Amino acid sequence: MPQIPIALGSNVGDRRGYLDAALRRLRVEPHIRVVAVSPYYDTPPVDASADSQNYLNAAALLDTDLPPQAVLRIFLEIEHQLGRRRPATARAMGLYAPRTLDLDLLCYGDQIWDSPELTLPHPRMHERSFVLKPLADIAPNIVHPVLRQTVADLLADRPADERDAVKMPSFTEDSNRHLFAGVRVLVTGSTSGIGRAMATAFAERGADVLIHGYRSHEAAATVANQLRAYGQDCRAVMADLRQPAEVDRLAKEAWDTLGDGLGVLICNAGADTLTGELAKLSFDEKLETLLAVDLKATMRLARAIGDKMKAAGRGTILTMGWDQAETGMEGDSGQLFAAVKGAVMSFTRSLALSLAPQVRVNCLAPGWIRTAWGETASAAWHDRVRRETPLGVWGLPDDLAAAAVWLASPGANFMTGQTVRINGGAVR
Ligand SMILES: Nc1ncnc2c1ncn2[C@@H]1O[C@H](COP(=O)(O)OP(=O)(O)OP(=O)(O)O)[C@@H](O)[C@H]1O
Ligand SMILES: Nc1nc2c(c(=O)[nH]1)N=C(CO)CN2
Repeated sequence: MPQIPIALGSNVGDRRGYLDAALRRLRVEPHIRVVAVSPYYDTPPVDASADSQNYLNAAALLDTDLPPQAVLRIFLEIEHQLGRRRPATARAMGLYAPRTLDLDLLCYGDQIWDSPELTLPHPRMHERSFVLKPLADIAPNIVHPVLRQTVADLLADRPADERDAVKMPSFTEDSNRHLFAGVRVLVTGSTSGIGRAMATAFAERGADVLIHGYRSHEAAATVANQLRAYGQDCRAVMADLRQPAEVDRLAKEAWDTLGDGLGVLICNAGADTLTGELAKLSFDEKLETLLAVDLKATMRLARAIGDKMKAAGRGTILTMGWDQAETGMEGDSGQLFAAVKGAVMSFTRSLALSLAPQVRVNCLAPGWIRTAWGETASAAWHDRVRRETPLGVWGLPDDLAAAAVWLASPGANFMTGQTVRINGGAVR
């Protein structure tokens, strides 16, 4: 069975995310094995319509017992699931429109084939440095079935300036600014505190962000407005997460509001039973509220959006646990949070298994973080926090945001089902 070279390209939004997602999708196809993947290259658009950005291109080698027509059908399905639409206008002018994902079958052994659906070898592979250069990294000796030249030789025949223009992307400070370009993010409970810090961190890095609030539309709209300063689409949505119907509406609205789907969901919202009105509730009332907001709403929202992400072939979800859920803390609050957040942490592990491999699900378990409660805590509490935190300081909302950014980024591509403690080093 010959190894089948394919080409991948993306020049819209989160290009790396689309290529990663396409490869993940191919890896779960029962009749396909992904044998090798080239590095990703940044390439200037060729024969492209005027609105085209640079592409990210890669090549891969597949091993399969499927006929080429069946492989192509899978490619078209993956392209469609990952948001590829085919506008008639650019193509009519002989130009290629921007696309979230392009998957091309380059050769299938020595087969030569020409039908309206499939041409083999791909008719333009030999004249595209953006195809030949990545392919030469993993299969320089594959022979073009018509031209009878190897990939390495075909690449050597391309003009030097065209070859040189196919470059590794540079990961400079500035690329951070675009880490989440084209990615749509919903952060629940993001009008203040940790949620707001997370929403800001994603907007700073190029994401479109949906701010969720439940009491004050004005507060949510204000945060969304501030985040628009980063240049993307940021909006506010309201939902009372104690009501299952509201959670369902949020799931639907969030999926549709910023465009087609969500790349990142952060279930951050939690009932604050330590300060304000809710602090006056009885133990039982607090338990009901925490169960409704922190646990049930997280489960309902993450399951609804998670299913859609899985069907779309990509996405990542973060939930919020609590570091002392595992180690224990005395008192009513300790019991309440341990029960509720412990359940969130356990749920996260099972959801991660349910949604793998398309969707990664992880949990952030904060320790003592200086949020609203920290601001009002007594001097004795401050002492205790310092004593119990090996790093000797409170954590800040930005510390959680930095961890969320990393967990949602391609840097954490091999992380799922984990609870990450962000707690200044407390280990017992
Ligand atoms: N070897 C091939 N690989 C992928 N698609 C092919 C191949 N041969 C023919 N096709 C057909 O071409 C169509 C792909 O059109 P598409 O809009 O993706 O072209 P393109 O990606 O814009 O151009 P190019 O194929 O030059 O990269 C598909 O409908 C598919 O049936
Ligand atoms: N750099 C680059 N240019 C292109 C590409 C591509 O993948 N990379 N694909 C095209 C049509 O599929 C047209 N132009």
